[in-house]
Amino acid sequence: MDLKEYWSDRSHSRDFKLIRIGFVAVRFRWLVSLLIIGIAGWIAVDWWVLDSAHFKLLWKVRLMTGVMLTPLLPLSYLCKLNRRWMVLSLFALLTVLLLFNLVSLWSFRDVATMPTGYVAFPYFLLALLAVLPLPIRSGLRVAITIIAAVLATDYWLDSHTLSNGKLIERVWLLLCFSLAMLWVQTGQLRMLMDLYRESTRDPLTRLMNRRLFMKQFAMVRHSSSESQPYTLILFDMDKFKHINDAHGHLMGDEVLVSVATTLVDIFGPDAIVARYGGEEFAVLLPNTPLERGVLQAETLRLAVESQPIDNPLDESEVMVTISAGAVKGHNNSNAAELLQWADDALYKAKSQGRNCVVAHE
Ligand SMILES: Nc1nc2c(ncn2[C@@H]2O[C@H](COP(=O)(O)OP(=O)(O)OP(=O)(O)O)[C@@H](O)[C@H]2O)c(=O)[nH]1
Repeated sequence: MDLKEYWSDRSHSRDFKLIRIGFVAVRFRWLVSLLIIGIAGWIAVDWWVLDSAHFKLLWKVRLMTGVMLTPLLPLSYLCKLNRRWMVLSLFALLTVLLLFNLVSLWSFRDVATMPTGYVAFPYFLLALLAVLPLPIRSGLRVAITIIAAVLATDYWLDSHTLSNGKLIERVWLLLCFSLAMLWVQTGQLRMLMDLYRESTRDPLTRLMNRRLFMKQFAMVRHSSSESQPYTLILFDMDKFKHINDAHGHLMGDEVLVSVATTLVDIFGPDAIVARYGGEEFAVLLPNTPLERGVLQAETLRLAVESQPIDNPLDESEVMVTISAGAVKGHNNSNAAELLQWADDALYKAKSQGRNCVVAHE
C-alpha cells in the first residue's frame, strides 16, 4: 500500500484523476440536491417547533440557502472536467452551508435553549461529506474549515473560552466526526483505486491493458503535433506457441512477465507500455521521432535475445526472441490506421525471419 496515493492525488495517473473527479462530481450533485431538499423541507419542522416570529425569519434563511445552493448543480457538471472546478464547488458549498449554520444558530439568540437538531448541523454535514472519495489531505482541509467555522460561530454567539467544558465537548465531537469522515472517504478512495487497477491492469504482467492503452493513445495523439511526433511500436513474441508446447504454460507466463519487466526497464517511465494481446505488447513513445523509437526497439530486441529466463519448475533456462513493427504518428493520424500500419510492419518482421524490428515506410 502506497500511503502517498491516499494522502494526495499528486501521484495518481491523469486517467484515474479524471475518473475520481467524475465520481466526486456525481456524488456532489446528489449531495447538493439532498441538502436543498433537506434544508428547505426542514421549514415544516420549524413551523412545528418555533414561535411565529422566529419561524418567519428562519424560513426565509432556508429558502435563500436553497437558492444559493442551486447554481452548484450545473457547476457539478463542470467539476467532471477539471480539479479546479471541483475545489471551487466544494469551497462554495462549505461557504453557503457554514453561513447558513451561523445565521440559523444566531436566530436562536439564547445558545442554551437551542434544540439539538439545529446544533447538530455541522456533524450532519461532516457525515454527509464522507460520501466523497477524497484523499486525506483534501478531507483534512474540509474538516479543518468546518471545525474552524463552527468554533468561530460558537465564540461569536456565546463568547466561549477554551476552558469552557461545552467548547471542549464540541471540539471533541467535531474531531470524532472528522475522523469518521476521513476514514470513510479513504475507504472509498481505496475501493475506487482497487476497481480502477482491476479494470485497467493485466493481472499477469501488471502492465496496463489494451483498454487503458487506447485511452492513453488518444491523449498522446491529442497532445502531439507535426513537429512533435510520437512512435508506436507493436512487439510480438516469436514462436511462443512452441515455448508453451515445449516448456509448459507456466514457463510461457514466466517469459511474458520477464519480457514485460525488460520493456519497462528499457523504455523508461515516460513510455506507455501495455500488454496489447496474448503475447503481444504495445509501446507508445510520446515526443519521439521514429528513428529514435526504432533504436529503442532494437535495444529491447537485443536485451530479450541475450537474456536467459529461468524455468520456475526446474533448473533449465529458456532463450526467447521478439519481433517489432514501428510507425510514426502525430495528432492528425488515425489510431486504427496507425495500429494497422504497425501490425503490417510487425508482419513484415515475422516474414523476414523474426527477431528483428521493421519500421513502416
Ligand atoms: N503461457 C501463456 N501463453 C499465452 C498467453 N496468451 C497467449 N498465449 C499463447 O501464445 C501463443 C501464440 O501463438 P501464435 O499466435 O501461433 O504465435 P507464435 O507461436 O508466437 O508464432 P509467431 O507469432 O508467428 O512467431 C498461443 O499458443 C497462445 O496460447 C498467456 O497469457 N500465457
